[in-house]
Amino acid sequence: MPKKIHLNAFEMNCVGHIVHGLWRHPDNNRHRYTDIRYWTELAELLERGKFDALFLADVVGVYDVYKQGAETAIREAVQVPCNDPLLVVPPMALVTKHLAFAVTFSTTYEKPFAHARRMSTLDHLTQGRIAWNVVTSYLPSAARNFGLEQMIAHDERYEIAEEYLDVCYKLWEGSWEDDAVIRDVERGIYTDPGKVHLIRHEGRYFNVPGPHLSEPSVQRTPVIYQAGSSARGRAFAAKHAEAVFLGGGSIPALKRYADDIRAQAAANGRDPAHIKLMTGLLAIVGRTREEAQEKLERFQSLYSLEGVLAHYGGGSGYDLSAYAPDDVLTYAETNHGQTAAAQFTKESPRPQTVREVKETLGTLGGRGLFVVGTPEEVADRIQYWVEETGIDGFNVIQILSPDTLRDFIELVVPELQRRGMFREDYEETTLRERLLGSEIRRLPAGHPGAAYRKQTTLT
Ligand SMILES: Cc1cc2nc3c(=O)[nH]c(=O)nc-3n(C[C@H](O)[C@H](O)[C@H](O)COP(=O)(O)O)c2cc1C
Repeated sequence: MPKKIHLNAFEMNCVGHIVHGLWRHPDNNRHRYTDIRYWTELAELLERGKFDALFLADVVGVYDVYKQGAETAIREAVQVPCNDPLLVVPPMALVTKHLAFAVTFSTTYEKPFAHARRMSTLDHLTQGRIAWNVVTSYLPSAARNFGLEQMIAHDERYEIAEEYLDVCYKLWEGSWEDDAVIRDVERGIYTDPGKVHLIRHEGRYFNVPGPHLSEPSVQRTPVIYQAGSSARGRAFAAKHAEAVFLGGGSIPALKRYADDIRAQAAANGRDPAHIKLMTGLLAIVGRTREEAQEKLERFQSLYSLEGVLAHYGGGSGYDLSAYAPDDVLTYAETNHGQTAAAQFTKESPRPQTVREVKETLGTLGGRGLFVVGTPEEVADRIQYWVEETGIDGFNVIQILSPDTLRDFIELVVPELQRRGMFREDYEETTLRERLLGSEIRRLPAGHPGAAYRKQTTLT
């Protein structure tokens, strides 16, 4: 029996997320992202499709590496305009009962105390259906927006993230005891002060005495996602992540990253099965192969290489407008995203010229797992990729919103269900149980955050 997989819809609170140029397609509704109903309709569609979650990416700066400015990104709507991913969750939670939400938030710029409360608030409002995709950011413009001259060094961003999570774990797990709130009308005691603890965190980057301001939520700690597949990113994932959004794009890279993270997790004393590994999937499905091919040709005709180069420039740090076509692209530590910087350089089986990289980037599906075909053909590739890499699921990328996900749900999900590869219906109630197994509502033993339960001392 093939492995049951997890499916997230991969989205962003913006017009141009990944498939740049397709905002021009008449059937694309992405420009409705500012309408609350756009999000509630998407959530209802995903719940009908029994998806695990809606995964929302985010950045806090503009892509201004390509051609040394933000003009291309702004003209092409490359993740600008872009709104806050956390604020669209409550209305979607209201119209759904099972769909979960993974929101991206960077540990590099905003303080942990306020973020911990935001995530507790969302865990309460969604009744345990929230995850936090921990990123450290990769845009120099983001650093400048938060008062820095330049980006903090890549690995130091992960050092900050380590302490950031420590503070959040102490607030979520070690501040309020489960029975702190008693609402005793007779004695006039809402919460027992002896059961609410300071966390007294004093560290290199943060000093937070506490206590947490939120009472315990269903999961306490939101499910911890992580996206960043550099060596430092994988070490971070092996320690903290319960789910990882792997980059890399090729089967060998995905398999190597997956094996490495699981091995490191075991070395950290964690159960490797408590980390679910996902990657991006771009699927164009038709009722017939001809229909799928027609869609591909139409989409390719609108796909914007300029938009993709602006996106790639921010992610990798490489401004390909500054190279001659026959220059060989070589790996350079850029401080941006090292996964993106490595993809066509040190992860490539052979040296590639800038002309070749541009051809790949300019071809729809050139950067990751990509399939065009009938529902059976798409399901065949999904099954093959899972068997070849050992990953646990996919972040399904939208080309047209919501048509891409509607096609996937109407045509591919039934085929996956028929093969026993995907749930027929929801079973669990919290996202952590859905990913790690029923009864695991809170961080499992072996996770570093679990160590903070009730270890804080009251002054
Ligand atoms: C698949 C994938 C998705 C990512 N999504 C985001 C994102 O939405 N926002 C963000 O700031 N960084 C994102 N990143 C980048 C990293 O999370 C992180 O910000 C930083 O660049 C370190 O990445 P690295 O470990 O690949 O060097 C993503 C990285 C990968 C591999």
